[in-house]
Parts: sequence; structure tokens; C-alpha cells
Amino acid sequence: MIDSAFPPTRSAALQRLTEFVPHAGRDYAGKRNYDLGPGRHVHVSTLSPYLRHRALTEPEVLQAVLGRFALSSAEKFVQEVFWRTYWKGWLEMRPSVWIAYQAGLRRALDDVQTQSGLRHAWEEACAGQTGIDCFDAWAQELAETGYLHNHARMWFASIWVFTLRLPWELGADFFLRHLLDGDPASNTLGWRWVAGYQTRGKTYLARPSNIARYTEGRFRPSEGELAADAPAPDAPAHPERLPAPAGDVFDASRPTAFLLHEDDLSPGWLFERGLSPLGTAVLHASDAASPLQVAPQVTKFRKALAEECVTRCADRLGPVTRLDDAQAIADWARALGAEQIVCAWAPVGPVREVIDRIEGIPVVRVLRPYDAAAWPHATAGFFKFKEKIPRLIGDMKGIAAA
Ligand SMILES: Cc1cc2nc3c(=O)[nH]c(=O)nc-3n(C[C@H](O)[C@H](O)[C@H](O)COP(=O)(O)OP(=O)(O)OC[C@H]3O[C@@H](n4cnc5c(N)ncnc54)[C@H](O)[C@@H]3O)c2cc1C
Repeated sequence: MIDSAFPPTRSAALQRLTEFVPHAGRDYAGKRNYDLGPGRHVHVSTLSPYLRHRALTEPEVLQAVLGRFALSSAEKFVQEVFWRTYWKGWLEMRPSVWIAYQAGLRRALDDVQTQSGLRHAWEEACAGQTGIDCFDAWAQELAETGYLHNHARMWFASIWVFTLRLPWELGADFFLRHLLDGDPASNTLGWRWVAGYQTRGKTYLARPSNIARYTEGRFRPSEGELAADAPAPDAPAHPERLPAPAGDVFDASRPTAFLLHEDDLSPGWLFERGLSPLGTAVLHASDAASPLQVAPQVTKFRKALAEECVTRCADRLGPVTRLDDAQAIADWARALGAEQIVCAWAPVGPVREVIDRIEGIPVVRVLRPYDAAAWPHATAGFFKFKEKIPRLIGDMKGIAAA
């Protein structure tokens, strides 16, 4: 792991944003698909590990970019940021897709135990020892740095599914265990999209010519080394869409315990609404992202980012404790004399799963205005969603970003 690649601080995120902003227009639109390799991801922002945990928020990124460029000039970049928002909203309204992924993963892991051929192929893929140069290099880059370029993620997932013929859930799990930005929505739905479960009849095929072109010749897979086609699976229909979450309204005058978690590490907006807690518990749930061990650098990054948030906000949090169990959180809040636990809305994923189990004290989950405005539009495909972007950006003005 290259420790210095992603310093776990908000100031590092802000510095990266400042450096990237001048490149968010034509540079990004023209060059964003080039994957130049570890340490050379200069055509993309590499902000995702910070955005994922909201050490930096989408409105902050959008406001910085649109402070420099007209929407028409930075359209590509803005759309990418909204891809994240779209996937989040899509999964919030169809949480059973995450449950189905977890069940599929457990089945695939059972098969790994009982089928030695599958186990061998899976182990080789995870270790970057398949003999396919590009794939092996990306597996190693991911393990070493915790990051992969978007195009590499697409190629990697495609080779995993269509060349190596491994279950997509095992690949999604490999990513979730190693990506610093590992995200239940973007990751699960990104893999489903490549494998043909997200958009009916549509899969993504990694082509040797495309890889050679966009890696500037670093890799030149031979014809025949990669699958020549990517047949669409017989995908089940999407589950019925639930209403988008509205979030709770909290009464700041009631004695409150604050739950700070890794899905939202910028609590400034809650302080602005009057949050003044008796005490704060920091919840870490990353280890539950997989039945297997999450890479230590991912856990380390998330914990450090959360601790940095605690330091940054020390004068607003009251006494701080670290808890990762629902019962322990409820006991702690009651012992504190709190009548409610307040937290930022935790989207579908491991943090939500812990919060859902808290009993005996009301949990008030507050939804950011950005999510409340955008998520309900994730009703169908991204094409329809992106038509709303200009209006969403118009409405964003005046939103307290962090
Ligand atoms: C199979 C697969 C798995 C993925 N898993 C994850 C994941 O676990 N976590 C994650 O954050 N992203 C995931 N992505 C999306 C995307 O690859 C990353 O967000 C992006 O590469 C992050 O790098 P960046 O910050 O340099 O992106 P930039 O190109 O600089 O984009 C800016 C921001 O826009 C958002 N964004 C960009 N592209 C996408 C996209 N395709 N989908 C969703 N958001 C996007 C990210 O927040 C990103 O930080 C996955 C994509 C695929 C194909």
C-alpha cells in the first residue's frame, strides 16, 4: 500500500480538488478515459475515496468546478459526479438488490469451498496471477494502492466475468474489500452493469484495441486472449421501486447523542441545524462490507478519516467514544441521558445495517438536501436522470455544502 497516495484528511481532499478544478473542463472530457497507470492518474480527479465517505461532499465539488466553468464546459465531469448520486438513489429505492447481491456472494463463496477449479481460478484472479498481463497489473494496483481508474474497473470486471467466467459477485466483493472508495451502490451496480444485470440485454466487453489505445500501449492483449463476446445473461426484472427516503426531522432541543459514521464525515450541516450533542459515538462498519477480511489499508484509511473528522470537530462533539455494535450504541446513548440518537442518513450498506438494529431509543436519520432533491429522480436509467442535472444544480445554490 502506498500510504501517501490518499492522505486520510479533509485538507488533502480540498487540496486535490483545488489542483483538479482547472482540469475539470475540456481536459477531463478529452482525456478522462486514459488509464496511464499507478501514480499517473492525472486526467481524473482521484477524489472518490473522499467523496465516498463525504470527507468532501458532492455539492462542494460541483460548486468548485462550476465556479470556474460553465455547466456546458464541465458537463462530462459534472455528469460523472451525478453518476455516483444516481447509483445511490437507485439502490435506496431498490434495497433488495443489495440483499440479493449478498446472498449471491454467499452462494458463490460456498461454491468456492466445494469446487476446487473455481477456487483456483478465483485465487489466481485475486492474486493477479492469471497470466493476462493487464488484468494481473490491475489486481496488483488495486491491492497496493486501493484505487483503480474507472476504465480499468470496467475492463477488469468484464475480463473477470466474460474471459475468466467467474461469478460477478466474487469480483464485486474483491473490489469492495480493496477499494478505498468501495461503495455498496457504485460498486454493486457498476458490476451488475458490466455483467448485464443492470441494463437489460446490455453488457460491457473489454476489447484488446480499446485497452491498447486507452493505456497508451502499456498493455496490448492479443486477440484470443480475451473473450470475443459478452453474452447478456437472462437477468431477472428489477424489483419494484420503493419511495425515495425522506429522512427525519430532528428536534435540536431534546437531549441528543450523535452517531458519526463513515458514510458522512462532514457533520457541519447538522451543527448548522442546531445539533449540540451530549456526546458522540463513532461507528465503524467497514469490516462488515464482506464476509471475508476487508484489506487492512481500507479499514485503516476509513478509521483515520473518521478520527480526523473527530479532531476537526472536537469542540462540537462532546465526549467521543468508538462503538460498532447496535446494542452498545443504544446503551451508551441512554447512559448519556440522551432521548434520541441523531445521525446523517446512512444509505444501503453496512452502516445502515448496524443502525437498523438499534432499539430502545429513537434514531433520527437526517437526509442531506442534495440527496433528498436528487435521489427521487433515479427512477429509470441515467439518461432520464441526467436531464434533471441543470435543475438540481440550480436548486443547489445556497445549500450548506459540508
Ligand atoms: C465495476 C465498477 C466498480 C466500481 N466501484 C466503485 C466503488 O466501489 N466506489 C466508487 O466510488 N465508484 C466505483 N465505480 C465508479 C468509478 O469507477 C469511480 O467512482 C471512479 O473511478 C473514481 O475515480 P475518480 O475519483 O478519479 O473519478 P472521476 O473521473 O474524477 O470522477 C469524479 C467523481 O465522480 C464519481 N464517479 C465517476 N465515475 C463514476 C461512475 N462510473 N459511477 C459512479 N460514480 C462515478 C466519483 O465519485 C468520482 O470521484 C465503479 C465502476 C465500475 C465500472
